[in-house]
Amino acid sequence: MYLLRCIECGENFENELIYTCPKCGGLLEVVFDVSNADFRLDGNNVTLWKYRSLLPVRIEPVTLFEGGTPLYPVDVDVDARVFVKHEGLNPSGSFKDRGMTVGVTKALELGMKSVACASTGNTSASMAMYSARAGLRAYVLLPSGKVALGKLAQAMMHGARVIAIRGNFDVALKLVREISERKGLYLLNSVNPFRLEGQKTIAFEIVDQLGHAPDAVFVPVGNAGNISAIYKGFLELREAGYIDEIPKMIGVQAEGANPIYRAFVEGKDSIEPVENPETIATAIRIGAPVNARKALRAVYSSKGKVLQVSDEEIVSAQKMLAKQGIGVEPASASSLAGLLKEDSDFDTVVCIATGNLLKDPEEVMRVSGTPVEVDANISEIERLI
Ligand SMILES: N[C@@H](CCOP(=O)(O)O)C(=O)O
Repeated sequence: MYLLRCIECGENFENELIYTCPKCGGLLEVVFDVSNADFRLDGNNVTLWKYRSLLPVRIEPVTLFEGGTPLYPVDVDVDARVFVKHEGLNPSGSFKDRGMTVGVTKALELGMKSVACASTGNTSASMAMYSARAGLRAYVLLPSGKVALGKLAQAMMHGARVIAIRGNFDVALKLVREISERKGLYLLNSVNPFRLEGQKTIAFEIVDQLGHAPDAVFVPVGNAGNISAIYKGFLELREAGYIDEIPKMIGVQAEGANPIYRAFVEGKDSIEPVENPETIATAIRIGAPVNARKALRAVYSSKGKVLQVSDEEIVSAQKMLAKQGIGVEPASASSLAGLLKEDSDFDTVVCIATGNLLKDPEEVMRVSGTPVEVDANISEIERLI
């Protein structure tokens, strides 16, 4: 019911072990016959595997009950109904779990014994968790000293072999692609078309929960797989007759890691990498996003845009969400930070929050300060209340 197609030359493939086109090197994507969709977007039982008829697996899935994340209404200073889709409430605390439930299941289906990824943190945490569940060996390459503590702790505890390289994420991704090829490891970064299929369910859930498509979806953009996947989800919903209009896809990058923003401003369809990306939002600290061309297509075709936000704007949006009970890591807050900068006339907007506050406790302590310490007696405490 599905095949792989090169996004550059359009060639079709049935070999599920490849993730780039043997002819032109382009990335592949899964193409479905959407007439097989057999779910109802009625707001009931919203979980990722509700949409199995449009997910490319043939065996029982490796699941930790991912998806079904809350869509919170939030009160911010814009003339629109604003919702936050809190992907930080997935099992490992980020949207990557949607991809890993599908990607790790596919690894088993293909008879693979080991999986691998490069990571700024969340991908490795999620892959470690799902591969532990599946009984697969997991190898992680990450930039030494640059990964938030919560994420590193998860990858270690779930038993991945974690290799910290002296280099940034972009270098780690290049290396892991090569080593996976050499050693027959199943690569689970967002170059893997099956993993991205899991992530498209964010679009399905938004429509399921809202009862209609929003006017715009704001998405933090690092390696750029998520914005491309969500856009594909909306395309499939339109093709299957569930929605009429595709929301505008609005990508948000950090100022210090903004190659896609720069390409957008210049009207280009590919990027010039940023050599030394830097931002407080470690999850999107990426200079050469591997899905950049796909992301730009999603933005242009949906008449959306790409914005950039400063670290100060990210922290301010993170605090704004925290005050409404929504705890997110810095990269996640970039979507709201982007919306707050945007002069738009949308009715309904969804901001994607990609990861949980607990992922990066060090950043949280830096921006929120430390507790007041006093002697253990009532009068001291009374003075403070
Ligand atoms: N922010 C990511 C970077 C890797 O992106 P991927 O989507 O290609 O796995 C991470 O969490 O590691």
